Amino acid sequence: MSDIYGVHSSMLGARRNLRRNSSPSADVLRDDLSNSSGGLPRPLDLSRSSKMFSPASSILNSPIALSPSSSTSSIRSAARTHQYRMNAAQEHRTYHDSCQRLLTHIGSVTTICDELYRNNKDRAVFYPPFPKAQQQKQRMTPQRSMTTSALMAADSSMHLETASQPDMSSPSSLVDSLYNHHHRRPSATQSDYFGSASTSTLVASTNSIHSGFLKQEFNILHLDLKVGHASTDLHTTLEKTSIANLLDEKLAQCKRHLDNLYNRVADTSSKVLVTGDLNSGKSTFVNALLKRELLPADQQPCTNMFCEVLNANINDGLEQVHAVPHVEKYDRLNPATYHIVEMRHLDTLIMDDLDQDRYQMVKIYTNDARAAQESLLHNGIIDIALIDSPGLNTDSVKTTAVFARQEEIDVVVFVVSAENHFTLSGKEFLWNAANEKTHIFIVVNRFDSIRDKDRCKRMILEQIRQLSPATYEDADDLVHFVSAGNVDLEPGSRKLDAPDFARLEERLRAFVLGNRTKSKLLPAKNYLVNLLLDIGVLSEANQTDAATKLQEANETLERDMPAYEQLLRARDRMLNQVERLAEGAVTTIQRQTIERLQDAADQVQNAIQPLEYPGIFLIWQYAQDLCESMAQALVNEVRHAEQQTKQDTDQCLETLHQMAQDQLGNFPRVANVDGMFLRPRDRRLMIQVETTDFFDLVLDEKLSGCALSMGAVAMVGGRVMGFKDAVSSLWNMSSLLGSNNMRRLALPVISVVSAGLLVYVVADMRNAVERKLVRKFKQAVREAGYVEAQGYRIGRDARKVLRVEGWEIQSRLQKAIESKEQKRNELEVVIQTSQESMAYFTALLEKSTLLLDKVEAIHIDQSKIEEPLKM
Ligand SMILES: Nc1nc2c(ncn2[C@@H]2O[C@H](COP(=O)(O)OP(=O)(O)OP(=O)(O)O)[C@@H](O)[C@H]2O)c(=O)[nH]1
Repeated sequence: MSDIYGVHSSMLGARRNLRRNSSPSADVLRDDLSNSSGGLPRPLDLSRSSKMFSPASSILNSPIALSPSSSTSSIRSAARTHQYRMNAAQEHRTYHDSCQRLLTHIGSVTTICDELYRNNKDRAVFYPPFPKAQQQKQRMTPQRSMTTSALMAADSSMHLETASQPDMSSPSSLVDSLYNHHHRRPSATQSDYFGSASTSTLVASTNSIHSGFLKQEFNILHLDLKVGHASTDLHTTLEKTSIANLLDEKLAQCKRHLDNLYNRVADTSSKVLVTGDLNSGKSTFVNALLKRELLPADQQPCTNMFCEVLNANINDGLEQVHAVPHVEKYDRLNPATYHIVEMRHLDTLIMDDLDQDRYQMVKIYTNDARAAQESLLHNGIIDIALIDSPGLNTDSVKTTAVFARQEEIDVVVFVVSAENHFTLSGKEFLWNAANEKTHIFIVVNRFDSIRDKDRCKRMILEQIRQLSPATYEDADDLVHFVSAGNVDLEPGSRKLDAPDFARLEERLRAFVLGNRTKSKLLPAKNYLVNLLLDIGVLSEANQTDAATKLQEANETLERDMPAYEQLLRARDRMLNQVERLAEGAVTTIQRQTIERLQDAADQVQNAIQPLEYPGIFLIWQYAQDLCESMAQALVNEVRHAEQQTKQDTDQCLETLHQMAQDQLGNFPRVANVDGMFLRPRDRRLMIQVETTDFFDLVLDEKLSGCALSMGAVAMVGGRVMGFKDAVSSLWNMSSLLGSNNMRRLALPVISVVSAGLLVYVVADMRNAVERKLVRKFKQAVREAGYVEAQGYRIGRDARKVLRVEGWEIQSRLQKAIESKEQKRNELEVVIQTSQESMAYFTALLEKSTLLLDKVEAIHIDQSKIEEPLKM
């Protein structure tokens, strides 16, 4: 089984087991020990080695472990130290590699977040209210599984995890792939991978992966949707834009957090706090670690402030002591925040401050000339700062406990004197610290002054068991019985206690690294895993959403298109029809009105029949009445024509409306005939009565004179003998009388004729005025073009009303077309955005899935991981 970094995973997997429970392979040991220890009497007894380095109980119970002077024991110790050194070196490499990978991936995830942020700004990202429901609906297509498979295959790093890689040919979806991908991890590796104290979030992530993204809620991208979160119609209760804004904020928050994580992972510094009882040998221990007489050690309590020892590299290579009055204000680049003290005056500074209490902390920048793998302060991977603290007493215990809880403190080393065991203050500190840091590195110092070492070990381990059970569990790695005072600070020398101390150093280095992993790498990895899972869920939900929208839009477009095209065709046809119908109706109305009025005008004499003749003396008034009556008769006819037009127009409107409704659906009729012909118009045609209207002489001048005479004679004679007889008498008389006689008779005859004519005229005046006025009226009608004018007027009014409805129909048709066009445009926009969205989220899903696998492939050893991590 190959491992992700090219290191055989069985070796990595077994590494910790080897470290804890077994010895390295006999061959390796044989080679190594023959080199380092100048040859060994016999190979290591592997059958017993598994018990040898088991937890504290083995130390307490094993007879081998209890025989300190045996050569076998020292061989085993050397072998373990050697193995530990190899492991530590491997761990350093792994840590370094993990750091680099994580930094790269944090960068990639930040880019994804940036893209998502921009995308969300352009068009609101769909935020699934119930990812689970979304995901249940979503069964990913084999095509995408294949795509991912292809991508995974293309990624060279993927082949390194063949054991845990899913069979990409069989699962029907990426969800299944991910499920298998994680499900098929060997159980031992899995528990190992997530650690005994693995974080709840990571477990949650794993569960969510196991159920294939089927999560109730997001881990990181969870939005605080106070309204409608429990409602299925979330998007109706919360504006889409509000959700987009919330997601914006969340993404911005993510980017800030990713920046922090980047800085934390990139930051190579780590802090180790050394604390313990008064005079337990803390300063001596720090000096022993540094292989340098740096801090003052004395029988009397001498350390009254925190002394932080850092590598001079980070102070431009200068060995300096910075006495800091206020820790929170300290800035190495701002000399105003500290006092520089010469290194040779360090002892005096620390001793003097015992009484003066001027400084809260001393920062000591020192050079470490040893090789990287020997140096604790600067080993090429991380820069460790050692902080020597004041001895614990009732005053300092709380301050130190607070200090120890700080996030930047990766490891707490508790130094206890083998002579004094744990004091009350020491116990109180450990109890306090146990809340935050379950594993404490315990140095039982001054072991050289103990005679019954086994008893001492047993007693102190028993105390540790009660004070810090987790530490006790790992006592082999975390509890060390040493004599720091016996470590020779001269390079190259090797005192009696040196092997134990070397072992302690190795364990401490590994423990620091392990805790660095906990404080820096694991949160970063977990965060990336959870964020990528969320991005996966979001991408899938958006993919589904976009696909649904695309399908719906296409279907709607397909459904609406024929109706739209039909409406386009119908528009011109219908407008033509409306025009034709209306014009037809108007023409008919005009024609009928003219015919009707013409008839009325022709028959206007009928209007005078009902009038009663008042006699010759009132004949003027009678003539007036005749005019009035004829005019009124015509006006009445006009009114009737208007009335008829209203009815015809209404009927035509109804036809038009019905026709439009067939196409456009129901809508109210806007044109109303009630408003027609309301405005008073001068429809009355009046003629003036004149004197001549009373005389209707139909003959010319001669004939009229003759007629008059004849009339008079006829009247007189006619009265006497009848008209015929009178005329013949007159003839006979003129023949008999001759011309002279006739001349004499002329005057009286003329007089008689005139009188007769006058009588006739007076008697015929009624008829004359009637005939005359009728003729005159008809002539006036003709001359005024009254009939046509009224016909056109009435037709015009009808056209106006019909046009109103026509315009309404036209505008409704236009609106219907525009609305359909707008809908079509909207649908086209939806189709385009959905296609873009699908493409974007498909790519994002592939990218995030690929990245997720890469992040998951980063190996982080959690064997010493302590408390659950807060995301
Ligand atoms: N025998 C023996 N004495 C030691 C050992 N380590 C330290 N001492 C002595 O213990 C005394 C106290 O040592 P320090 O290193 O000052 O102790 P400390 O815990 O730093 O003291 P304070 O900071 O004052 O609490 C000194 O006299 C050291 O010489 C050891 O391993 N064996």
